[in-house]
Amino acid sequence: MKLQSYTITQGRDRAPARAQLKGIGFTDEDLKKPIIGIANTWIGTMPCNFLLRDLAVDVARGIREAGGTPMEFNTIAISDGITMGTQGMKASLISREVVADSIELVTRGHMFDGLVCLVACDKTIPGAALALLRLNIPGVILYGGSILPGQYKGKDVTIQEVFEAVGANAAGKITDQELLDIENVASPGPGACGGQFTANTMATVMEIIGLSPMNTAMVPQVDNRKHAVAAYCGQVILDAVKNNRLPREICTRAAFENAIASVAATGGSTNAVLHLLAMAREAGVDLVIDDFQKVSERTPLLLSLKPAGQYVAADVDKAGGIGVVAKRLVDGKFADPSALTITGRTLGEEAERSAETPGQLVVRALDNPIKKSGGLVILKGSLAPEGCVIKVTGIDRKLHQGPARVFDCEEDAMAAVTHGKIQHGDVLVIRYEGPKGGPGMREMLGVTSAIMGAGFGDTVALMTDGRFSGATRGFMVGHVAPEAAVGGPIAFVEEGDPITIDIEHQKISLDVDEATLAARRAKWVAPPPARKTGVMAKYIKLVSSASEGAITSNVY
Ligand SMILES: CC(C)(O)[C@@H](O)C(=O)O
Repeated sequence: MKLQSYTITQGRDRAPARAQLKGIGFTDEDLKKPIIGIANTWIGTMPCNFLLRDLAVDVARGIREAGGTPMEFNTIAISDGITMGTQGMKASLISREVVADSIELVTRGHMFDGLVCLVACDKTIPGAALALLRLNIPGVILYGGSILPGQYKGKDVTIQEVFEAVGANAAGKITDQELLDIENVASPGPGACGGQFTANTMATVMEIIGLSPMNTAMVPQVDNRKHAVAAYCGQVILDAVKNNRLPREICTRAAFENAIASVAATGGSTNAVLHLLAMAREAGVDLVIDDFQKVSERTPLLLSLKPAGQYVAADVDKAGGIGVVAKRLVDGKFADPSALTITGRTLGEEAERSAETPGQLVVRALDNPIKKSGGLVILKGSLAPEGCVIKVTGIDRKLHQGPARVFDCEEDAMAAVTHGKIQHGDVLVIRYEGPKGGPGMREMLGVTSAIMGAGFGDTVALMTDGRFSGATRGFMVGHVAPEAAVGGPIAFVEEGDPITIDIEHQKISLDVDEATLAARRAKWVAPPPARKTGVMAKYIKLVSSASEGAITSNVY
């Protein structure tokens, strides 16, 4: 096997490179083997990625045992949970690009033969996938695993309950002590947020699309089995390198549709729309936002996971893992079983090998779905000509008509909700929070939770050119495109304008006559960029529309 790493490790001219590598303990024998980069998103600022340093040791052991040479390097992570509701959240989506770019750069520089990407918090997962698809060298995504749920008054709680408790406290429904009690128990240790929020949604996606070995992701981060899972990923990558199994062969159109089906069936995060569109762009697969509507419509909702349901990732693990979801999708013909995965087995074969725990209640039988169609609906119309997304899991309303309450940033909307300034029936419009406008499409979990916590969940709607957390629930429409900062129709909404959001007909409209709108459009002036230097300025310049996945890499 002629290895790409030989360019850097073999022959006379590479003596200086070998000298340096020998200085850190590598031997001639090591350098003849496939060199596998371990891209680690460990960071000591959040629970999600906290134990990844330990897991990297197991991955390295697995790589050595399988006949390879591991080389570990770091990249970054930004916590959504910790930055939520602040200006810090603007760094979150931008970090996806930095994770992808940094993995790409180290791998191109050091010419690894394969990669294991150790990920956990939301953006690190698609960030790693974008890098693998760009590089198109064998690669495994290893999800560090979810947190265990906390316990409050005999019930499982996650970070979602803390966010909603803030809203309930602001509305005078719970005391400061109760809020503190929930805060103190919600995160009982390391691991990514527990519900089918963005991290667990994207971890599900990675198994179904085939970049993570089946039944590795849902093992919780603190579970001892995770060490064996990590070592196993070392074996998988060596096998993938030997067989030259490439990300773009795995991530085909069929695999993307399978992944969308898994998001629909599990009630996953709306962020999956953004990340899968971005991944498809890197994979050269022609996937458009309407494909999410088609796949979600034909896929049943089979799992009752938080935020709208009752279970968490640790329960999916106990039920048998994502392999059980794969089994349902394949059995019901909602997924293509012939799609290849990183192990060399097809999705159908992986589903077949998965052991469902007898009597488990988490993944419903095909004849007993929660809903006949999946969790995501794509809306289009005069307010969002390029589309926008709503998660319908757990909402019963199909139509909302109401007056616009317009906010030019998240903070203003939050203040209105927490100071009793919204009315039943309102449509909160939060704009200039899009990819370019924010920049960085902040997640609005603070506001959406405050709405739920204050008891407006059944009566108000919200729409934004920003994003939502996977923990957001309620009548919340995100990713409205084109965004306000580029002069999308959302920029022309005025206080009190009637808005219609019609889920059944997948429509979102601003019910104002064309002449009035034309006059508003004519006097609209684009706001100056929020940042003129640094990473955010570069991002503002390069980032594409949310309907294209908000990517920065296809600049030519
Ligand atoms: C739950 C969090 C922190 O909001 C985030 O992880 C997400 O799901 O988007």
